Parts: sequence; structure tokens; C-alpha cells
Amino acid sequence: MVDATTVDDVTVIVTESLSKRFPRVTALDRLSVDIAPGVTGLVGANGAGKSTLIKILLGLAPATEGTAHVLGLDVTKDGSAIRERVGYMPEHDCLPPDVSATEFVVHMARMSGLPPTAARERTADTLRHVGLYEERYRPIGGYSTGMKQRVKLAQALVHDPQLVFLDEPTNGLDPAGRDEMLGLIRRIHSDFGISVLVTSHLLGELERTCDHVVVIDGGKLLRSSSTDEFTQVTTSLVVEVTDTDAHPDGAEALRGALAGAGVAVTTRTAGAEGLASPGHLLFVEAAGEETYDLVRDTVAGLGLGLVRMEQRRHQIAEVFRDADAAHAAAPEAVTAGAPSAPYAPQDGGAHDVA
Ligand SMILES: Nc1ncnc2c1ncn2[C@@H]1O[C@H](COP(=O)(O)OP(=O)(O)OP(=O)(O)O)[C@@H](O)[C@H]1O
Repeated sequence: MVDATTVDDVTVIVTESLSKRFPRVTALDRLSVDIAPGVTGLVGANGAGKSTLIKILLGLAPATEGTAHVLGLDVTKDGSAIRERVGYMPEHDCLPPDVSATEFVVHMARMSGLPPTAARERTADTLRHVGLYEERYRPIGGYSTGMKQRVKLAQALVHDPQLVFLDEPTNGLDPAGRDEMLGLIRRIHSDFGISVLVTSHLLGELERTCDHVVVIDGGKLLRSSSTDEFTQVTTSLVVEVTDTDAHPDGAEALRGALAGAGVAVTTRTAGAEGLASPGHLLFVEAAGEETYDLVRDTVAGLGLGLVRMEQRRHQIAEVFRDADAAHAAAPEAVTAGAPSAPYAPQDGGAHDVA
């Protein structure tokens, strides 16, 4: 019997100088990363090396060099012990169309070694947990994309793993479906204590869902930080005010008054996504506590209503924006750090790096 650590230990995944070279491409390039229990996002553009990393961690593909341990188990020697303890939701559609979700998930549970009765019970519980009810008896071929993603999630969870790898679980889902899937992913950890490694190219999703985010690009580690560190507060204040008869554009009146007092103010920034009506928001550079007092007094002096005054937080996408800007300024200087693909804003806060 192979010894394995539990999710109470400090790390669930450790890689050291892990490389994977194909004849024409280096998919992973000396990647060293430690991943703790919780929900961790693995983000990178298409081709960054996410799926290759997952396959190596499952013991399904050999690394060219370096080491990797999952739950304390060595990927080169303990592949089957790792797969007993780890669930895997693959990226691509891999479901048989002619069988029902129940039949398929029972089959996967049996493949994982559960006896028949336990496999049926666990299947019923898991399908209910992912939100499939009466539909679970119908052939999968007639399911929507969202239902298929839930079946893939259920088969990853059915053998009660300590850790799951979810490869692009929100692919192909509409915004409501994505929100539901993200909620499910959070509950996998909060309700069952299962750690999650989830890949996505949508940064906004990871910001909302993950405790920790690992960013890779061209097989190299770009950054590994807690989500809080990525989204730490900035020195910029977001201020929103009401309009009045005397000042039909309250934000503009405040901007003029603050600018007159020597305070740097902009009406819009690239990081304003997700905030209501950015045209009515002011972004005020706060020199210190006195800036708060000045804003409050100026709003009161103009007779405007103060709707909000809060410190703006960084967004994960800014890591990419900053790297892109540095790359544009000095292309040779930023080879290892800058993502090779641009990101694009998407539905108010999610940024696509693919
Ligand atoms: N079996 C293989 N043979 C040759 N090259 C491969 C193989 N598998 C992956 N690659 C290459 O390795 C690089 C990383 O691929 P990988 O699938 O890990 O990226 P990814 O980040 O998961 O992207 P995607 O989300 O598009 O799958 C890519 O350039 C890919 O073409």
C-alpha cells in the first residue's frame, strides 16, 4: 500500500523543474510550483501547457525531466494510486451518446473499484449533487452542453476523491450556466473538503472562484499567488455621486472641483469593468486619509449625494495587461514573463487570455 498525504497537509501538488518536450515544442519548461489544499485556478492561453501538466500529474504521460508529487505520491511510480485518489474532468466531449448519465457514471464508479451497490448509491448522490434529476435516465446524446458538463463533473467525483482536476469546466456554457458551474466548484471544496485544480482562460471566473491562482505561459510559471494578492487594494478610490438640479452631471462637477484642489482624477479606467455605469464613476488617486476627507467635504459642498467611496482592487487581468505593456515597451526584455496571447474583456470582469 502506498503512503499518501491527506488534504490537511500543506501541499497537494508539488512540481520541481518539471519539463515536457515534444519534438517541435516545449510544452512545460522547468515548472516549479507548490499547490496547497483549496480551490486553485490554473490559467494560461491555449497551448500554455495546462492539459499537459494535468496528464503528467495523473501519471498518464511521462515528464521529460523534473519531478512531480500529487498528495505526496510520485507521478512516475504511483500513477494508479494517484488516480484512485484524484478525479479528472477532461476538457473535451468524451461522453457516449447512447447511454444514460446514470449508466455511464455507475460504469465509471465500477471502473474506480466501487462494488455494484455502492456504485449505484454514489452515482445517485453525485448526480443529485451536480443538479441532474429525472434527466439522468435519458440518453446523454440528447443533453445540453451544461448537462453534459455536469455528467463529466459527476464522473470525476463519484469515487469520492481527495482532489479533482477540472479542465475548462465552463467551456461552452452561457453566463447563467457558468455561474452555476462555478458555484458547484466552490461547493466541491466547501461541502466535501475536496481540493480542486481548475483550468480556465477566463481570468474573471478564477478571481471569483479560486483561493489561489497559478498563471503559466509557454510552459513557464508566470505567477503563483493567492487570489487576494492578485486583487490587492490599489491606492485608487472609486467615487460615485448623484446628480442634482444645480449639477446635472454630478460626477463632472466633482471632477472639476477635485482637479481644482490638485487631486488627480479620471472618469474611467481600464479596470472599471463590472462597476455600474462607469461614466458616472470617478477614480481618485488617494494620497492618504486626507483625500477621503477632501472628497467627502467637496461632495457635501456641491450638494451632491455620495453613493459610494471605496478603494479599488486590482483585477487578475492587470497582471497580463502590465506584462503586455512591458512587452510592447521592451519586447526582448520580457520573454519569460509576458503571455504570448492577448486577452479580451468579456462579460464585465471575465478576461479571456486565449
Ligand atoms: N502529444 C503531443 N505531441 C506534440 N505536441 C503536443 C502534444 N500535446 C501537446 N502538445 C503541444 O504542447 C503545447 C501545450 O499543449 P497543452 O494541450 O498542454 O496546452 P493547454 O494549455 O492545455 O491548451 P488548450 O487549452 O488549448 O488545450 C502546445 O503547443 C501543444 O501543441
